Amino acid sequence: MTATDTRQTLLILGASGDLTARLLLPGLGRLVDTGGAENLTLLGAGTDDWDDERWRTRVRESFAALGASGDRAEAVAAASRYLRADVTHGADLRRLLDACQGEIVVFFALPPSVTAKACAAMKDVGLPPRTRLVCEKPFGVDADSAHALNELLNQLVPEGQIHRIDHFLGKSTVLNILGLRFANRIVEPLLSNVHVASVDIVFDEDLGLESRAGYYDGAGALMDMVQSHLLQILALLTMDAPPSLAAHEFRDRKAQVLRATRVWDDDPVDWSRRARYTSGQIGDRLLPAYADEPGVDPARQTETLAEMVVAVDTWRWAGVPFRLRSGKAVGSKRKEAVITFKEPPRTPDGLTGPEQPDRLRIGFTPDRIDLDININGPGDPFVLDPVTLGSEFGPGELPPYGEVLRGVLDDDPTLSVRGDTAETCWHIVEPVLAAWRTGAVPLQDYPAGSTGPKDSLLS
Ligand SMILES: NC(=O)C1=CN([C@@H]2O[C@H](COP(=O)(O)OP(=O)(O)OC[C@H]3O[C@@H](n4cnc5c(N)ncnc54)[C@H](OP(=O)(O)O)[C@@H]3O)[C@@H](O)[C@H]2O)C=CC1
Ligand SMILES: O=C1O[C@H](COP(=O)(O)O)[C@@H](O)[C@H](O)[C@H]1O
Repeated sequence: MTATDTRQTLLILGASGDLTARLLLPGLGRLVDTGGAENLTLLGAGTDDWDDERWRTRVRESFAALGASGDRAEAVAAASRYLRADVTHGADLRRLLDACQGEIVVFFALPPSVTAKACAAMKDVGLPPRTRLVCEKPFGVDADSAHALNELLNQLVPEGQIHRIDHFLGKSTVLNILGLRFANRIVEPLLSNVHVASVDIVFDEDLGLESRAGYYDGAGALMDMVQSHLLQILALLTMDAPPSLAAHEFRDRKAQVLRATRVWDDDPVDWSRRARYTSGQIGDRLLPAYADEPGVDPARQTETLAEMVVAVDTWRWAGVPFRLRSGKAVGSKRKEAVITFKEPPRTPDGLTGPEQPDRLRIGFTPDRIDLDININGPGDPFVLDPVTLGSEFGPGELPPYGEVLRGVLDDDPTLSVRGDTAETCWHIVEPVLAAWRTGAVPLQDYPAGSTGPKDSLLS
């Protein structure tokens, strides 16, 4: 069954929030515009004292942000409604569910602690059959809370009806890793410890806190980016080829490699770094120090940049370090996975040339692929030169949230994170979080707009 066959209501809890306005509604708008969400009723709910018109204005503006202003998008916006509710109260939830038509998709666009309370309240309310629950990342705040949330959700609906969102799995370039690896004979045979020296997965942003202290100051870069998005990219880069992209095959393959992933040498002190930006300039933007941002408690020592090195302890990948890093307010916006190859076993005497290794670079923004390779260059044919073979990936038909919402509305969990995997990802990062809590890894500084801290594991 697809989203076009039956009436569904998408009920967004947290309708006035940042995620809803900036990512969720624009993604939904594009999906609706392309005909991927027929028969959809949209309801927004939150504690703010909004009326239908204010909400519809929000919906229209967010739809328009990605160009969705056609008839289909307008029809959804015009018919959408806003209901004021405290979603941690059973009676309010009952009222919201009663206002839905057809199958219900509940999207928790809420802070993680409120999501857990709303789920607890739903237990007493009960949910109509086939209701789908959509949870944002971070899923819980550690392995124990993720486990508890999984148990709670499983009391509400079967696992197949739970969608744990990781919008990086909706990025077309991230999904392009599958075609790059499994749809040709060129790349995949090289991807193992026989040929690969190291892999870097880097997502450095030039954005600072962007008024998100309420959430971010309790999370930090490791929880916000590494525990979820970067580990999903790592899974796509390292998993064995699934026989099909059916949800169970794809998610089994990812789960297998993530279960084998652990901090390098089991030593989180040596193999992790944390840092926080001080004031600085990026382009024409002056950024205050993170610690001076409104809503930030400097004593929390929240990191805005995190690095960790992990091993994927499988036959294929044993011995290859995977260096993960994500930072905010970094001057050199770098968003890519870089596979660095070992030197050739022997270069014939008589050929001389550059020392730099061969590299395959998968860029997440801009979306492109580049292969840096040493070959005979122009001029003296016995002198090797590095060349780059590159290609841009076209933009995906849908933005990441449109892609993951398509899966949710089509009742296809392929791009959703499975419950056990959400817990596994916490187990991978928890030794680092524990080491940081003891103070064994110092919190470094880096000026906003710089390339990050001096003592980086990637330099
Ligand atoms: N923003 C982003 O870029 C991204 C966010 N996420 C995730 O999305 C989730 C939401 O984040 P974000 O939108 O940034 O957070 P915000 O704080 O901007 O929004 C949270 C929303 O929840 C509402 N809310 C809080 N408590 C209740 C309640 N008891 N009943 C009803 N509504 C309530 C708030 O309304 P009010 O303020 O009126 O209480 C607000 O509308 C988080 O899990 C975050 O990690 C994931 C990816 C990106
Ligand atoms: O989930 C998150 O992702 C964004 C980066 O994603 P992008 O698709 O906007 O590039 C990050 O800025 C944010 O902190 C994090 O919560």
